Amino acid sequence: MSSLEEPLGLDKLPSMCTIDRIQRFSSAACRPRVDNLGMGNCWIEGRSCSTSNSCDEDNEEYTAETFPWRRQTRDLSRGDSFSQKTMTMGRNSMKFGMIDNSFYASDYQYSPQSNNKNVQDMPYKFMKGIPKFVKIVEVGPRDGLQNEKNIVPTDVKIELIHRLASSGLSVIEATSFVSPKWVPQLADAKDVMQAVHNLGGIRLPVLTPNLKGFEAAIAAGAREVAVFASASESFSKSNINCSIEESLVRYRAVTHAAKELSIPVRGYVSCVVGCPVEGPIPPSRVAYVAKELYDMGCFEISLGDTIGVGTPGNELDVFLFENFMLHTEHTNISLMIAFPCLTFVFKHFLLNISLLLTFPVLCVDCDTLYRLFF
Ligand SMILES: CC(C)(COP(=O)([O-])OP(=O)([O-])OC[C@H]1O[C@@H](n2cnc3c(N)ncnc32)[C@H](O)[C@@H]1OP(=O)([O-])[O-])[C@@H](O)C(=O)NCCC(=O)NCCSC(=O)C[C@@](C)(O)CC(=O)[O-]
Repeated sequence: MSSLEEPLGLDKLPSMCTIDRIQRFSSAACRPRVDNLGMGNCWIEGRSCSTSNSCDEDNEEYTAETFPWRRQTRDLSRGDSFSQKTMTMGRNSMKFGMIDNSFYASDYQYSPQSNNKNVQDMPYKFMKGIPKFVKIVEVGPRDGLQNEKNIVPTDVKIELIHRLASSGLSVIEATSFVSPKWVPQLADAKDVMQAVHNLGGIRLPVLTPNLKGFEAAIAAGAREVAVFASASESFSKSNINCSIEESLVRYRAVTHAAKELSIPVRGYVSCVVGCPVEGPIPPSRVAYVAKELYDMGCFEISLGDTIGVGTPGNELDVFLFENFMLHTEHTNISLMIAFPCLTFVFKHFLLNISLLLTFPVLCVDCDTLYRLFF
C-alpha cells in the first residue's frame, strides 16, 4: 500500500454519518447563497463581510471557553534524523527535511504527536464551533495540472472543469496565465478559458502573476483573477523570480487594473507555516503580506501551507494561526490547507480541516486531483 492509500485516521473525527446529518459538506451546501461575489464583498450564509474588515455575524460563539485547548503552552523539541524531499513549483525544485511525520527546520521540529489530548478532544470542539457555511474553492485544474509530468490535453482539461462544475462546485480555479516557459503544463490557458468562461453560475478564477497575465486572462474571458505572493523570500524568488516587495508592486498594478474593470481579485500567500529554505515563517510576516494583499483590494486571502508542514493539534501551528488572526484581525480570511505535496498531509487531512474550521475558517481550497474529499 502506498502512503497515499493509507487510512485517514477517521477514528479521531466525528463519524461521516454525523457530518452527513448536519449536511455541512454536501455539494449543494457548498454553494454560496449569493453567487455574485463582487470585489470586496463576500456573502456567507446570511452575513456580509466587507473589505472594511467588519463582519455582521456575531463572533461571540468563538470564545476562549469554546477552545480552551488553544491556550496551552508550547512544547517544541528538536529532531535528529533527517530525510529530504523535493517539491516542484513553477520550474524550480525545492528540498526540505522530514523527520518521520515532522517538519524539520533549523530551530524547530513540528510534530503531530505533540498534543494527542487536543487531537482526541477535537471532535467535540469541532461540532461545537464550526461555522455555518464554508466556501470551497476547487483548484485542481490549475494547481493539480501544473504539477503533472505529462501535459494534459486541452480538451481533457475542459472536460475536467465541466465535470467539477456538474458535481456542484461553484468556484473552480480554471488555469494560470503565467509564463509558458515556467509552467508549460498550462500553456493552453487561453484555449481552456475561452472554452469554459460561459459555464453558467460558476466562478472561474485564474492565476495572474503580472499585468501581462491579467490582460491575457481578461481577453480570454476571465471574470475573476488571483495573485499569488509568498511569506517566504526564498520561495517568492524561486516561484515568481522576484522578492516579496517586488511581487507586491506587480500585484498592486494588477489589482488596480482589475478594479477599473470590476474584476474581483483573490490573494494567495504561500508558505504560511514553513518554508523549505527558511524554516518556520513568523506569523507577523504572513500577516504583513496578507494585509498588503487585502489593502490593495483582494477580496479574499488564501493562506497556503504550501509544503504541507501544518499538522492538526500541533501547538506551534495553533500559535502561528492565532497570532496571524491577532495580527490582521481579519474576518474574511480563507485558509488554504493540506496542499497536496506531502503524503503525511493526506493522513491528517480531515483533522487539519477540523482544526481550521474551529478558528473559524470560512473558505478552504481543495484539489480534487490529489484526494477526492468533498
Ligand atoms: C512571474 C513570471 C512570469 C516571471 O518570470 P520572469 O522570467 O522573471 O519574467 P520576465 O518578465 O522576464 O518574462 C520572461 C518571459 O515570460 C513572458 N511572460 C511574462 N509574464 C507572462 C505571463 N503572465 N504570461 C505569459 N508569458 C509571460 C515574457 O513575455 C518573457 O517572454 P520572452 O520574451 O522570454 O519570450 C514567472 O516566474 C512565472 O510565470 N511564474 C509562475 C510560477 C507558477 O505558476 N507557479 C505555480 C503557481 S503558484 C502556486 O502554486 C502556489 C499557490 C497559489 O497554489 C498557493 C500555495 O499553495 O502556496
